Amino acid sequence: MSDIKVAVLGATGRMGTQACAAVEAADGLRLVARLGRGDTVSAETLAGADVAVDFTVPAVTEANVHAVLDAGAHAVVGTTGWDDASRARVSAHLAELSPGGSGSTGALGVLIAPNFGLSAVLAMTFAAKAARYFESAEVVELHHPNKVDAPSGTARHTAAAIAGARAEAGRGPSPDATETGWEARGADVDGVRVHAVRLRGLVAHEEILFGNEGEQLIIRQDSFDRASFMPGVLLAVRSVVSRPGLTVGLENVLDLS
Ligand SMILES: NC(=O)C1=CN([C@@H]2O[C@H](COP(=O)(O)OP(=O)(O)OC[C@H]3O[C@@H](n4cnc5c(N)ncnc54)[C@H](O)[C@@H]3O)[C@@H](O)[C@H]2O)C=CC1
Ligand SMILES: O=C(O)C1=N[C@H](C(=O)O)C[C@H](O)C1
Repeated sequence: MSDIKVAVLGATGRMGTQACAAVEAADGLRLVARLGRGDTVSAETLAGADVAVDFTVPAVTEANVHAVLDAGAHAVVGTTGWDDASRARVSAHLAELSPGGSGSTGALGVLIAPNFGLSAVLAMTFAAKAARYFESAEVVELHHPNKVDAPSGTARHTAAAIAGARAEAGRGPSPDATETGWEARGADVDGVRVHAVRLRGLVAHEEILFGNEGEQLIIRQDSFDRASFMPGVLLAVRSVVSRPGLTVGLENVLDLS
């Protein structure tokens, strides 16, 4: 079988640098393009890539994905900043390119993963399972101080999954008597409070707290090094070529959903 040709967008960034090195060291993958700020994304600059991996910034990631699809390549996206509307536009674009349906031969795939770390993917999965059993749920994400967005994409994905599980179980809002000082209670993501810490020395960490009368469950994951994301990135690249349509979350590839 021939190598999967890979382009990396945001190639000189913290994640892009590691992704390039991981692709170069991986069996069956071949790095064919490194794109950075100021480079146009086109069939020409992607240099025949089968898959483009995006680790750029929230402001440009959606446009990059549309350009990648127009160039005829699959996309693996780690960049944050996605919402229902941007995901729907990508789904519509995929449907336009493959009107025969998601099973069409050669149909393109886009895999957006808020977090490629196994510990984070498992933490989110466990949190979604636990959510229905607890009265209270809050999320704390902790990151390096160079991160430009808050709360993290991982925390948003976690909170949305918790909110979905609570709604399905018929649970109302977490009890909270706050009357003043709402600014100290974190962001509201689908009714779940999310707190963002930025601290020198940290990389990427998340704690999910659940409470009932007289008991507490804390699920915590830590990425101490960006190397922790690379097995997930490589898995996503290998998977997306045979996964037409839009997939959100590595848990789907790991069969954890
Ligand atoms: N899904 C996951 O597992 C992970 C996701 N991330 C996310 O990945 C993204 C990148 O994170 P880092 O590498 O830490 O950031 P970074 O700031 O180190 O790298 C971003 C790169 O994008 C480039 N860039 C900026 N504007 C661009 C444009 N218009 N076109 C092309 N490239 C452009 C920058 O020059 C820079 O090289 C963030 O959204 C972050 O939250 C980070 C770690 C893990
Ligand atoms: O910016 C980061 O560093 C990270 N971003 C992603 C996020 O926002 O969830 C993934 C991980 O937390 C690291």
